[in-house]
Amino acid sequence: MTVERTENPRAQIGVTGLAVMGSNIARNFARHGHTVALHNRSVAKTDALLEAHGDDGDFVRTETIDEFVAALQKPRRVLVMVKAGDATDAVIDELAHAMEPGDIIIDGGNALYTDTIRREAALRARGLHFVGAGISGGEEGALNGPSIMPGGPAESYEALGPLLESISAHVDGTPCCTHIGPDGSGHFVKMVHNGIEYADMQLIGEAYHLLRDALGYDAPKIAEVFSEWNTGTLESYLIEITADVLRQTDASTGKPLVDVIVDAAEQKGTGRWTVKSALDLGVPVTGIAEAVFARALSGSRTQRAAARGLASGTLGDKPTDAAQFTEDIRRALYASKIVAYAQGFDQIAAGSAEYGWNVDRAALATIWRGGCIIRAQFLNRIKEAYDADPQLPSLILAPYFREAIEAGIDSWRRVVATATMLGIPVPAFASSLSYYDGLRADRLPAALTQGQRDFFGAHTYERIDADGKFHTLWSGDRTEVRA
Ligand SMILES: NC(=O)C1=CN([C@@H]2O[C@H](COP(=O)(O)OP(=O)(O)OC[C@H]3O[C@@H](n4cnc5c(N)ncnc54)[C@H](OP(=O)(O)O)[C@@H]3O)[C@@H](O)[C@H]2O)C=CC1
Ligand SMILES: O=C(CO)[C@H](O)[C@H](O)COP(=O)(O)O
Repeated sequence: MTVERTENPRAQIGVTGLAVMGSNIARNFARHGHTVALHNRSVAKTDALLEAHGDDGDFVRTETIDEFVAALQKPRRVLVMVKAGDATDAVIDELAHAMEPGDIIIDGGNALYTDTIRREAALRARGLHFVGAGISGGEEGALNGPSIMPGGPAESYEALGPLLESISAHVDGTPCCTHIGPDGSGHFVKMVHNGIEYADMQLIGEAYHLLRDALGYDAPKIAEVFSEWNTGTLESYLIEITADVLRQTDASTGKPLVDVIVDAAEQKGTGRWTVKSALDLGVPVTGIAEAVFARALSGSRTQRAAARGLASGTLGDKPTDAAQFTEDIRRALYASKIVAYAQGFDQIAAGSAEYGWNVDRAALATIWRGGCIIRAQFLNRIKEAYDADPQLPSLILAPYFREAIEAGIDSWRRVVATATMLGIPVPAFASSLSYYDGLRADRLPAALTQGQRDFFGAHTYERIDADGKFHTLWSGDRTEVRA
C-alpha cells in the first residue's frame, strides 16, 4: 500500500465519491493492479477506506479536486460515483475546470440518460470526453466484478475499455462490459436494466404472496421452494437472494425477518424513469409499470389503513394439490419473466432507434449474464435469440421462449384465475398474461376505439379492405368519406 499526498501523476484512474459503490470499485481497481487516486467531498470517507482497506493495492490519497486531478496520468480518467442529479452536475463542473482537453470523465452513477446526453454535449464542446456508464452489481458486485455499460464516444472506450473490462465480472471468460453506443446509451440501458429488476422483483414477490396466502407456507418453507427453483430455468441472482432473505431469522423476535419488515416498498427513481421513457417511446412495458405502481400502492400507508376490511366478495377455494400449484406458480413466474425481459429489450430497441445509438441487444444480454442484479441463466438464451436474429421483433417469438411460454401457458392462466378468486393481487402476473394474449390476438377492440375517436373528434380510421384514412359523417347522414 502507498498512501501519500503527491503532485506526481502516477494514478491510472481516479475515483471521486467513496460511498458504498465508489469505495468498492476503487478497491476493485486497486486489486487488479491499477494505481487509484481517491477523492471524496468529505475526507473522512477517504481516510476510512484507506484505514480499512489500504492494503488492497496502490492508492493515492487526495483532499482537493486540484490535488486529485494532479495525481492522474494523462489522459486523465476520473470515475464519478456520487448521488445522481445536482450532486453529479456539481462534481462534473468542478472536475471540468481542473481537467484538460482529451481527459475523460466517467459518470458511473444512476444518471438520467437525458442528463447524460446534455453533459456529454457540454463537455465535448470543451474538448473533454464524457462517458455515462451504467454500473450494476451493488456493493458486492462493485468489489468483485460488476456489469458495466459504458456509453460515450467510441474513441473514449479505446482508452477506457481495457481498464473497465479488467474489473468487470466475467462469464465464460467474456467480460461483462462493452461499449453500448454514443452519449446517453449506457445510462439508458442501465435504466431499463433497473426497470426489468423492478418487474423481476415484483413477480418474485407475487409468487411469494401466493405460496404464503394460497398455500399457507411459512417463510422457511418458501425459502426451500425458491432454492429448488434456483436449480432450474429460473436460476438467477434475484431468486437466490430471495431464498436467503426468506431464511433469515430476526434476532430480537425469533420470527422470520421478512415477517417483521414493514410491507411498504421504496424506490429511488430508475423504475419510474423507465416507465416515463416507455410512455414517451410508446412501448408497452406493462410488467415494469405494474411493478412501479405496486411499490407505490404498498407505500400508500394512509389509504391502505383506511381500506383494510373492505369487502372481498365471495372468494374461491384454496388449491388442494400444493405440489401442482407450486409448479403452476413456477411456470407462471417464468412466463411472466420472459414477458418482462421481452418488453425491456423492446424499449431498448425503441430508444436506440429514437436516438440513433445502434445498441446491440445480443451484446447487452452477454454483459448482463454476470455481475448485475438481473443476472440469470436465461440471459444466455436471450443472447442466443438475438445472435440468431438481431432484428427479432419480440423475444417471445424466438423458438426457445415461444416453447417455454407454450409449456407454461395453462399454469399461467390457472395461477392468475386462482389468485383472482382468492383476492390475492397479482398485477405483474396478470398484466404479463394479458400482454401476451393481446400480442397474439387476431383482432383487438382497438377498432372500436378508433370508431369512437372518429365519432367524437373526427380523428379518422383505416379500413381493413382499402388504403388511406376514412371518416364517417357521424353528425350528418353517417356516410363515409375519404379523409
Ligand atoms: N448503492 C447501489 O447499490 C448502487 C448505486 N448506484 C449509483 O451509484 C452512485 C453512488 O451510489 P452510492 O455509493 O450508493 O452512494 P450515494 O448515492 O449514497 O452517494 C453518496 C456519495 O455522493 C457524495 N455526494 C453527495 N452529494 C454531493 C455533492 N453535492 N458534491 C460532492 N459529492 C457529493 C457523497 O459525499 P459525502 O461523503 O461527502 O457526503 C458520497 O460520496 C449513485 O448515483 C447511485 O445511484 C448504482 C448501482 C448500484
Ligand atoms: O442500480 C441499482 C442496482 O442495479 C440499485 O440497487 C438501485 O438503485 C435500486 O433501486 P431502488 O432503490 O429504486 O429499488
